[in-house]
Amino acid sequence: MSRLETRDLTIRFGGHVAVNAVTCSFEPGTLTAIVGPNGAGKTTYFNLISGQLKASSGSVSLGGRDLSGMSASERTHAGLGRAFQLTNLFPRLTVLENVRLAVQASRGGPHRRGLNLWSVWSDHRTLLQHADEILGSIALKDKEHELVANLPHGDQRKLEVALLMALEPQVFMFDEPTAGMNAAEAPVILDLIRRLKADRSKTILLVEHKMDVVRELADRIIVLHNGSLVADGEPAEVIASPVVQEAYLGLSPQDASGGTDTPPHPDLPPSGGRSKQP
Ligand SMILES: Nc1ncnc2c1ncn2[C@@H]1O[C@H](COP(=O)(O)OP(=O)(O)OP(=O)(O)O)[C@@H](O)[C@H]1O
Repeated sequence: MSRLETRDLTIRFGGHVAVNAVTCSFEPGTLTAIVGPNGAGKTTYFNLISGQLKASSGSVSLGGRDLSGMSASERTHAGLGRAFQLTNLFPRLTVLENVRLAVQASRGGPHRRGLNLWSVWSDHRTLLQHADEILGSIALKDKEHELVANLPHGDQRKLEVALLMALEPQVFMFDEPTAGMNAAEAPVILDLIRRLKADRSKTILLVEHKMDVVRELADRIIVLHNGSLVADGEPAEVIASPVVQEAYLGLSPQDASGGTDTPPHPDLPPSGGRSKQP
């Protein structure tokens, strides 16, 4: 089983320490929610794990293998899968073509085994079948022949998750997976995450502001504040902790029992559509 670990993971932007010596390990079969106020360092921590940002110091390892010197794409090959907000899609291809390419990328094409017409045909059929299954699970089967560029935003976000599933990573990283989705779209993504959770071999990390989602999905919560890990434990225990509610989540005790989002950061636009890329 492959444990994901960060040790003393740190990044400085000039004089600002955005992630400060975070040591934490994540076990397969566990969904860990990473929460904290706006600007706490959650996305930066994700970027350091997935390799979008290079750490100032510290390390990231998966199954004992040090990933610290690897690029983001090398980490993807090593088993880290991160859903990006629409940056991985090919807008001029159809939905099915996008998923088929992702399945193909994860399994390798016929060139791996030399050119043999039967194997090319059989590979093609298997790829399509698998792509079809994935599209079914994400409720996009009826749109498989549509160009991605023509899909509504919510469907594009679902497709992002489909591509991530096609890669079959050991670690799934979701950064606000339902941001910008409407009430009908969000449950499809949440249901998928629930199903991924049922596969006890997968490690899932979720950055999420919606506390009702965290409460329902998380096996464990870690809290970042000013780049440091300030709480780590069972959801009920962490959420109930007064110091976390008041100082770190900005919640009143009433919010903590009622499924309210954490308050938006004054620097952020009022709703969805934030770019999380470094
Ligand atoms: N590329 C960068 N250059 C300089 N500062 C950065 C950079 N990326 C992040 N920061 C700073 O690091 C801190 C942590 O930002 P980060 O986006 O990780 O917080 P967050 O917890 O994900 O916030 P939110 O909940 O608003 O998404 C912030 O002060 C942010 O301004």
